[in-house]
Amino acid sequence: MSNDDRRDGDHSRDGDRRGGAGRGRDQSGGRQGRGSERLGKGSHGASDEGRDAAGRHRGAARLRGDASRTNLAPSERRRSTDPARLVAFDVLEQVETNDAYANLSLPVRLDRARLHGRDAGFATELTYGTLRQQGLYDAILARCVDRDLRTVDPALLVVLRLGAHQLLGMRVPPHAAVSQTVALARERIGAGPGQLVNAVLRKVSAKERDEWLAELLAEAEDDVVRLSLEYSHPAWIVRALRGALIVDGRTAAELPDLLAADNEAPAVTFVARPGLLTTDELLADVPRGKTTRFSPVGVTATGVSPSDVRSVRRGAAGVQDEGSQLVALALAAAPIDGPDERWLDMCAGPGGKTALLAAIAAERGARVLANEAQAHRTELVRRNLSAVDPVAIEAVVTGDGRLIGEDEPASFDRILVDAPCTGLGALRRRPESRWRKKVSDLPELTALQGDLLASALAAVRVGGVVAYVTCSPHHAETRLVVEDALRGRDDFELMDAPAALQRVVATGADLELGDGPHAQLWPHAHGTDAMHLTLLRRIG
Ligand SMILES: C[S@@+](CC[C@H](N)C(=O)[O-])C[C@H]1O[C@@H](n2cnc3c(N)ncnc32)[C@H](O)[C@@H]1O
Repeated sequence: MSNDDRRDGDHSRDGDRRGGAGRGRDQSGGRQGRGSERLGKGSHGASDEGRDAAGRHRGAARLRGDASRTNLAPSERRRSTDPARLVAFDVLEQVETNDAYANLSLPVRLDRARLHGRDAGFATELTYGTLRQQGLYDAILARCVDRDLRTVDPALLVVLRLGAHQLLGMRVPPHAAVSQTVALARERIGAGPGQLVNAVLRKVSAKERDEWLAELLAEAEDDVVRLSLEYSHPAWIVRALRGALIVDGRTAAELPDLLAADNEAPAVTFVARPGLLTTDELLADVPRGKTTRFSPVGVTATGVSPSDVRSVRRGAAGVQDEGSQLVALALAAAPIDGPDERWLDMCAGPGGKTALLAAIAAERGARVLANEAQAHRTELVRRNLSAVDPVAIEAVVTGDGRLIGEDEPASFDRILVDAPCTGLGALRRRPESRWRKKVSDLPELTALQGDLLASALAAVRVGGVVAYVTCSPHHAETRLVVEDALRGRDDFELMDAPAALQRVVATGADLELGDGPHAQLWPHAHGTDAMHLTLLRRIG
């Protein structure tokens, strides 16, 4: 199953268990008072009054410079945990225990807590930063907790990771990081673990991140473990990415840059759907937008919410990684013999590439059939197509792509198989996925990928073209799937995918891809997700 859009259906459960943010605060008012008493002077009760330039939460009194002056005894002061930390905790706890997706859950909770600007930025960094660095933080926490981390209550572990990130990954002063995290534990878990959180975080704060890292690296048995600690990736992913670089004709020396790129927050990239919007119009519509380096229809920006972009709201533009734009453009531009009328998007949900293809199809008089296995994702495809001329859309259907080859043999001129995959090429966008994916997921995925590609090879007519695409560079999901599908066949030829991509890039840009026929984009080299593209033309 694809990992990129499981719906975050946790809200009612969450509400039942501990109430919404407001209810939680009311219910725990007494506990909060005791917390502030015990924590004493070093802590400051955060409110939603303000945050300083470093992202630290500041009450109005502190912003005025007279924070410590109050007539109330400590036991009478009402502590309330910083709402940004509560949001980060709630998201991470749902990711940990309920398989929620941070990129779906976070915006909902930010909205619900009415966090904007710096507070929203702080909550976002807390959430994504903690998730990305989880492997390193767990290795450090394992040295500070006197029992196996696997036996620690998941909510408590989330609290400890959040504290570790504030101490080691953000510029939050240690006293604030510790006291706020203790207060968070009290509010969300109860009074019990406060002392433990306090004691563990004080141990964590005794060393800087680099000191911890040096200590851990000194005991690491090999380079893979070292890189996995330093860049906080599971060891199997480090190995897989190293293998993928080498298979692509690159060198293992690039691996640290690739892993580092996974830990950077990517800018938002928008696509101007051809015929609906020009790139210049999109540029004018996206605050502080810049044209993308390679895609001729892309605009990128940081700190912009897609819902604030008018052309996104009306469907003429969408949010789409530049690599995804390029592979769809390459399929649409690949030379074919004969008619060019019927296109198939076999694994369409949520429909980013379908919308780009359909917009191009509308300009060319072609029609797209969009197929998706999961009904709720088929609905997302429909929404993505809302602005495209309906004449260019044959149908949007829910079905198993593996059956299309048998149902409609030799019927399509162009086919996109954007196969479900491990998503190892998009780790920077889905910070939890590196911890969730397992090497044991591969056999089932590669079998499905092979079946989908076989179906596409049956569904394309002679002279037509199939694009096999993954947002993973893993050798087993890319070249090996294609090799297996073509074994013993002479009715297909591999087209030069690097050349096909180079033909569609913006004027003057050079992708500098290796030799074909396969093409692999890389976050550290191209600033895109690690999209893989193989183009197969039916010749017999
Ligand atoms: C990588 S995503 C496609 C992304 C999409 N092309 C886009 O650009 O928005 C793969 C999709 O394949 C779907 N899928 C999984 N198994 C399938 C099957 N047997 N037939 C058709 N679609 C399938 C998944 O539900 C998922 O939506």
